[in-house]
Amino acid sequence: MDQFLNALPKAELHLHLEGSLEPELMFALAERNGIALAYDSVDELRQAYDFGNLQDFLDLYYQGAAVLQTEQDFYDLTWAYIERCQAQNVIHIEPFFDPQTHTARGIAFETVINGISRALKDAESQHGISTGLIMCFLRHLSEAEAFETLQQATPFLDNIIGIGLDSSEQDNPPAKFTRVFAKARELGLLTVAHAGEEGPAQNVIDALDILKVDRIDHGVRAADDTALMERLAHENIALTVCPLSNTRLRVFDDMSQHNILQMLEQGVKVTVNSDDPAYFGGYLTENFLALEKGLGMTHEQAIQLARNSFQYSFAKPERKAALLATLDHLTT
Ligand SMILES: Nc1ncnc2[nH]cnc12
Ligand SMILES: [Zn+2]
Repeated sequence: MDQFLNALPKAELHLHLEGSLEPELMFALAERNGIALAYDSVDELRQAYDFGNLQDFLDLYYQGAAVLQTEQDFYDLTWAYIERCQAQNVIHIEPFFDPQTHTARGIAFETVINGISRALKDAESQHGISTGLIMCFLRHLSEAEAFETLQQATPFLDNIIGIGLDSSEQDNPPAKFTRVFAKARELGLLTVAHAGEEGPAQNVIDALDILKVDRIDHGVRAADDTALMERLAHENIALTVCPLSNTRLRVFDDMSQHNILQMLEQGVKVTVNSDDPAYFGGYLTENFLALEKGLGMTHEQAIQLARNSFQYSFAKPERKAALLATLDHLTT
């Protein structure tokens, strides 16, 4: 383990809580809740984590989430992730959750959000990790279903800083959710969207111009469009890039092909994130390590990536200043 990268203070801005469900916890929750899994052992399950594309992964990810039933399950899931953050000096997090994955199975919205929110509160009080929760809509579902989910969230708006858009990008362009994003912005929520992961650069443009998002999740396909790259750099639009996810889902054949450092050098405000660490082979430090190993990332580049994670977080100004100050001794 590279001590420098692990000790580097950093924020995580793109992490699906359901994607942090480790096989061991999945089996424990299945047993606690009397649920039969399609796999006999943790090893057998891990062996199934060999994905040809995003949809292959999503099929297993939604299946795995079925073990989450009670408020305590959602607490335990979130707390396990927070302990990883504590171990890797991740001091600010803005995790995603997918309520529709659970409400579609008959789990109450409040069960999900109460368990997650209690763990995030404990992260702040016990570990000093600042947090902001982002609620994602599943883009393979309808606009009407997204509106229904936003309605369910209204009593809990104090627990949510923003909304996002995830799941299958192919055939589900940003425009499908124009009105629900407008409504969320009216409610004072910040907005992000997965775009340009498997889908074209045009999805990044549409997420910015139609959904008016504050940040782009993934966005690596923006590199296909030179004008867009210039725009991202000049308008300080951050991308939450997920290196291990991109290689595991075959967006890039190999880490040596990944474009994150090229984008960094071109002035695009990229950040490093783990996306679904239980499925893709590592948390935040492992993603930084993969960039060092596969792309020769320097310490200066790592510090800049960590600085971007604080600068383009949704932390309040005072907290953001404190987060950025943790890097001061590394740059002087
Ligand atoms: N990488 C990803 N892309 C789209 N939807 C997701 N849900 C969880 N991980 C995702
Ligand atoms: Zn994601």
